[in-house]
Amino acid sequence: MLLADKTVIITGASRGIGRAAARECARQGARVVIGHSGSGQGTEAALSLIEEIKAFGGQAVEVGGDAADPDTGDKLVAGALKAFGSVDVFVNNAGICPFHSFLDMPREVYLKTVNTNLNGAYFAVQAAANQMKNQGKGGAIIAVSSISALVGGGMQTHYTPTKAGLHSLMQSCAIALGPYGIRCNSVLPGTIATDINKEDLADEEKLAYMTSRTPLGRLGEPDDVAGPIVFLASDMARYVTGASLLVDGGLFVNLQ
Ligand SMILES: NC(=O)C1=CN([C@@H]2O[C@H](COP(=O)(O)OP(=O)(O)OC[C@H]3O[C@@H](n4cnc5c(N)ncnc54)[C@H](O)[C@@H]3O)[C@@H](O)[C@H]2O)C=CC1
Ligand SMILES: C[C@H](O)[C@@H]1OC(=O)[C@H](O)[C@@H]1O
Repeated sequence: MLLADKTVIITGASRGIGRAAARECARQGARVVIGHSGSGQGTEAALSLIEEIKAFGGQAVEVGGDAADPDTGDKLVAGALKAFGSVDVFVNNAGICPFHSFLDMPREVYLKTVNTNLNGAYFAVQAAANQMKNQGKGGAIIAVSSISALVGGGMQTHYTPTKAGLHSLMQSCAIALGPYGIRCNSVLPGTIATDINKEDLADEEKLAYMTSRTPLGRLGEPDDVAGPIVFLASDMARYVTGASLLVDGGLFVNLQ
């Protein structure tokens, strides 16, 4: 098992990519802290995931908290320490992408997106890193960034800078935290069918277009991203830091 004896915190783990990653980390032997929004729906989904994980003999607990709140990272670390006594891996996954045009972007949509996807993440990464430093045995931090860190989207002008920001945060943190043996990497998913783009991809033309642009011939599923996250979290990636791994079925390189 790739993550035996490791405690992994994953934000936004109640559904989508985060849920698949949490399940796979638990299958690989990790003790998992399921971060979720703290809403009724988030709590319910997190509890059902704990049941799923327990059913195959894994260990998991849940901690609710708004990803945009700079204190949520401390809450997640405290939850991990209370339940499992350590933090070895932190996966920053929670995010939103309310599609909207640029010229009339409401300030509150822009600010909510940046606070949820990037500002809260900064302080959560900082909280996890301080705990790993105090433990003195290194660790791994993974940001779920996006192909959108590298390319634009006309309806994503508020979103793509947050993904570029996370990608850049991991690069800088790789330098800042390397001396403590803490590795920092990002995964860059392409288009993965989840709730975040359900409405956008309900447009059949858009769905067909995105599928046709993907050399592997299909959109991604949350489980497609879970494996790369486990790899970066594991000691198999012990000399990998400051890297970013595209998980996009070849979408990025498909110019023509
Ligand atoms: N689905 C896709 O095509 C892609 C997704 N991503 C990124 O993957 C990450 C996960 O998204 P998906 O699983 O696709 O979507 P999703 O909508 O299924 O999951 C998002 C998760 O973030 C949580 N979340 C949202 N706002 C929150 C808040 N304020 N506080 C706490 N939790 C909050 C949600 O509860 C949910 O668990 C996001 O960061 C997204 O930007 C990146 C590239 C492509
Ligand atoms: C939500 C989008 O469908 C998805 O999110 C990303 O980060 C990719 O750019 C996709 O467009």
